[in-house]
Amino acid sequence: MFEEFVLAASTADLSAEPRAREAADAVEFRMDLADEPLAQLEAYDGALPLVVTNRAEWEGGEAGDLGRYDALAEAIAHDAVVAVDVELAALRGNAPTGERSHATALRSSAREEGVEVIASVHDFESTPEVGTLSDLLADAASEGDVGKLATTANAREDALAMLRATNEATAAGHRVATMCMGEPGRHTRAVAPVYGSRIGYAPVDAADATAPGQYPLATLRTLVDGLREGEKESESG
Ligand SMILES: O=C1C[C@@](O)(C(=O)O)C[C@@H](O)[C@@H]1O
Repeated sequence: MFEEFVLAASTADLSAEPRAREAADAVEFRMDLADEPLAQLEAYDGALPLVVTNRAEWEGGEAGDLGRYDALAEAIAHDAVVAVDVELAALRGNAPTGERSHATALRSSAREEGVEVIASVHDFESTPEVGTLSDLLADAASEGDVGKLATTANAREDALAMLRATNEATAAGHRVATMCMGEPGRHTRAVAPVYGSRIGYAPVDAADATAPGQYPLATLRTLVDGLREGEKESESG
């Protein structure tokens, strides 16, 4: 799935999927923000494949307890689900509540189901220096099929650090997805794919952003495709 850039439309409401079809390659279903997420999955008959996320409270989401793993285990059995997001801290046993055995068991089940694992890291305060970003990306990419890193940019330099780390990780052969949250890093959402980022996120409905600084879905599609078109032209000529 992530050989090429994937634009994921984030939503807590799967009935919004038809509105995402034109611009998105996939839907990120934010189970932690959803009403009756398993019933929604049961009823889903949309065209776009699903990435399921059940973000823990300790990582900025709303899923409060270990039951989130049971819900994810049920979710990945659905045919439409092609990838599951699991926090790197959980896979590494660094989560405040432990969780390592739950997270690694979920990863094994995902692999048995042919569902890819996105190992994710979020920093809602700041962006560490580039060496730390590179280490986080290498760790995340080694724990998942894709290593995802979203940090908060407080200055343009933070965005540069993220782009540099993305470039280095990609050159080192890691499959990564990167973006900065917050206004000073907003453009990384459009530019990081040029440096190898495999996933972008944008809300189906602009009013329901799932992170600070997200572009509207159609805007991100246009920006990413526009930049990458230029890339292909320069490669061929
Ligand atoms: O991890 C991510 C990335 C994200 O935080 C963003 O910055 O776009 C949005 C989340 O929905 C998703 O799970």
